[in-house]
This record gives sequence, C-alpha cells and structure tokens, in this order.
Amino acid sequence: MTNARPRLTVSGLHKQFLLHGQGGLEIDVMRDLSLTLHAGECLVLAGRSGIGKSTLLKMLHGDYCIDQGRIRLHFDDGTLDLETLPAYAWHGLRRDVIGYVSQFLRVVPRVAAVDVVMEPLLARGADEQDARQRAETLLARLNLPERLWQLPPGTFSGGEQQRVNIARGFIGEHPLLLLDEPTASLDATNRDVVIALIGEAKARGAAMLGIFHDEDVRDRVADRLLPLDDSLGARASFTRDVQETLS
Ligand SMILES: Nc1ncnc2c1ncn2[C@@H]1O[C@H](COP(=O)(O)OP(=O)(O)OP(=O)(O)O)[C@@H](O)[C@H]1O
Repeated sequence: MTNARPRLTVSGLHKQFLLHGQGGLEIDVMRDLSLTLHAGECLVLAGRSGIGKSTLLKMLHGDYCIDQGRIRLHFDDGTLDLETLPAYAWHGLRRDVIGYVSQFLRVVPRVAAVDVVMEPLLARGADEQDARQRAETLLARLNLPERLWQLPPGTFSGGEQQRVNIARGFIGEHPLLLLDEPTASLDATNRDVVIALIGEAKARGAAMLGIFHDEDVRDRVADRLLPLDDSLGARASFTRDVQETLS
C-alpha cells in the first residue's frame, strides 16, 4: 500500500484556536503534525476525545484555516499547496477532489433525499438521469426505504440521515475522502455496506483519512493508524510520520 504514490502530504502543521470571547484564551490543538497519505489506502486517526482529530479533517477540507505548516495535494501533473490556496479555489477543489463525509447531514428544507444525494454529480455537470440512477442505487444499497427517497430528510431518523449523507459523500468518487465518524449511527448491516463502499473506494485508488470510534470498523477499514495522544496531538508535538502499519 505504501508503495502507491502519495496523494497528500502534511508537514509541520500547527493549529491554535484563539477565543476572543474568552479574553483571548489560546487553545493549542496541534503542533508539528506530519503525515503522508497514499492513493488506495485508508489512514485512520485515533486518540482520545478532544485531541484534534476532527480539527485536522476540517483543516484539510478548508473549513479551518492553517496557522502554520504545509498541506500538499499531489496530482499526476503537479502539486497544489492548500495553505496558500485562495478562497475562491476551494469550491472547485471540494467539488472535484476532496470529499467529506461527516456524521451529520446538513439538511436543506424541501429538498428530497435523492436530490441531496445526486447534487454533487449535477454540480459537475453530470446527466440528470444518470445522476438520479446512481443516487438511487446507492440509497438502495444503504437500505434506505424507497418510500423515503422523494422526501426531504429533515424528519428522518439519525441513521437514515446518516445514510443519505454517506450516499452523498461517496457518489462523487473523490480521489481524497475525509471520513468523520461515517458509521456512528448505523446498525451492523449498514456498517457493513459502508465498509464495502470504503473497500471499493480504495480499489479505485481513493485516499481516505478517517475517524472511526468503533474498533471493529476501524480494524476492518484501516490500512494504517495515526495515533494522536497527549504527547502528539493537542498541546503537544507530533513530528513523526505514521506510527503503526497494520498487517
Ligand atoms: N472552532 C473551534 N473553536 C474553539 N475550539 C475548538 C474549535 N474546534 C475545536 N476546538 C477545540 O479543539 C480541540 C479538538 O477538538 P476536535 O473536535 O478536533 O477533537 P476530536 O479529537 O475530534 O474529538 P472527538 O473524538 O470528541 O470528536 C477541543 O478541545 C475543541 O474544544
């Protein structure tokens, strides 16, 4: 796996939150974090609650700014430095390159579940019928009852909303996928579907960085673990590359 070409390299990453409403309180979340992520692998972030796992994903997705350090995306024809990427360029990058599957669906009133799922393909100019078919295929795989497909997901259960979110996150087949607890509210059957989707994404060469609190899921999807602990994550430094390679 590690012989594959790198898709993402992170070096010397620092992150600090400055809480203006709290008298300028500074929270050091990350200092000197480095990692390499290859095409076709899933690297799983581990560590206690509050260590900075979601913060790292949000920096990679451009939701949080990068205080210091370098984040580079590697393409066949060159590299892109994310820490200097202008704000206007993030939209296209998220549409085409960096996908994000969070635990919670951002519900848009009156938009049907199937439309929520197919939207990332339409944003790229895909044919509407093709996009709808792919969305329906994914929703069926994720066992979302067909009677719900045309309804807005605002009233869906937590697990139903999460499956809509997963379908939306995977439909675009982004080369880099950030997975923030995508299986948290799912039953065993649907967890297996997500594990299969992750396997298929690896097979097509996607690079994934994920957070999975469920140890069984983590063991089944992780090619490597990146453990953040108090000497490595929040209020500490992390200068080594990934620690452990799973056999
Ligand atoms: N926008 C923000 N403003 C201020 N502090 C923040 C912000 N986002 C995160 N933090 C703080 O940064 C630290 C890391 O949070 P983060 O959500 O990354 O942890 P985590 O490892 O993902 O935790 P969990 O496993 O519980 O989801 C926490 O102390 C959190 O309070």
